[in-house]
Amino acid sequence: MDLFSTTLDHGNNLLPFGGTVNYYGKVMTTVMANVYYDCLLNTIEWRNDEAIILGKHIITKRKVAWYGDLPFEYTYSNTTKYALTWTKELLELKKICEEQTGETYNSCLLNLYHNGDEGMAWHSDGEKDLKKNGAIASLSFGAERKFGFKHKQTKQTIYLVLAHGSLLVMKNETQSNWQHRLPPTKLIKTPRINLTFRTIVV
Ligand SMILES: O=C(O)CCC(=O)C(=O)O
Ligand SMILES: [Fe+2]
Repeated sequence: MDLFSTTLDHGNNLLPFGGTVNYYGKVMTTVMANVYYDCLLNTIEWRNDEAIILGKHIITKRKVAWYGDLPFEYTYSNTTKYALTWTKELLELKKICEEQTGETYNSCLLNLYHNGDEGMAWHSDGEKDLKKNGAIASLSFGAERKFGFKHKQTKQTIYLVLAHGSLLVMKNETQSNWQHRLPPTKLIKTPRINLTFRTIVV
């Protein structure tokens, strides 16, 4: 038996219970990942994210963008955005995610973290306009960063590193039972781009 085969098997669920998270590792060559990274950095309509948290208007350092099949309205943290129409490269990346995961997606939220000072705090992606228990496919480009899961009740945590050109999928009850985060780190000085392909219910 090959002792190493299971570690490369994306069929392996990283969560012990209460959801499914599969890490596929790199789903494209480094050369392809470099091309997409440069292209996304330069062609996406990056905007600083705004939110109203406890009545305070916050503008994040991290930049975001929102694309989809239709100008979907997407509301979170009390702000509403309308999805832009897909670029050629986003459609190519959506296709890669759909082929790898056997699911379909109709929208994509993009995040640009300029360096390790920027991250994302513990949260679940359980917004009401997202398909309940729908798969969320996450592609990462640029700096390799740690990504964590924390169970809402037991507080059990699981960390992994998301590689350049890699795919991670969260599905089933993951968003109901687990939170996830991208911790800030002093060690990273270069940008990371993350794309999460999702299904919005209209
Ligand atoms: O940057 C990441 O890897 C995850 C981003 C995320 O959790 C989100 O956009 O909801
Ligand atoms: Fe998230």
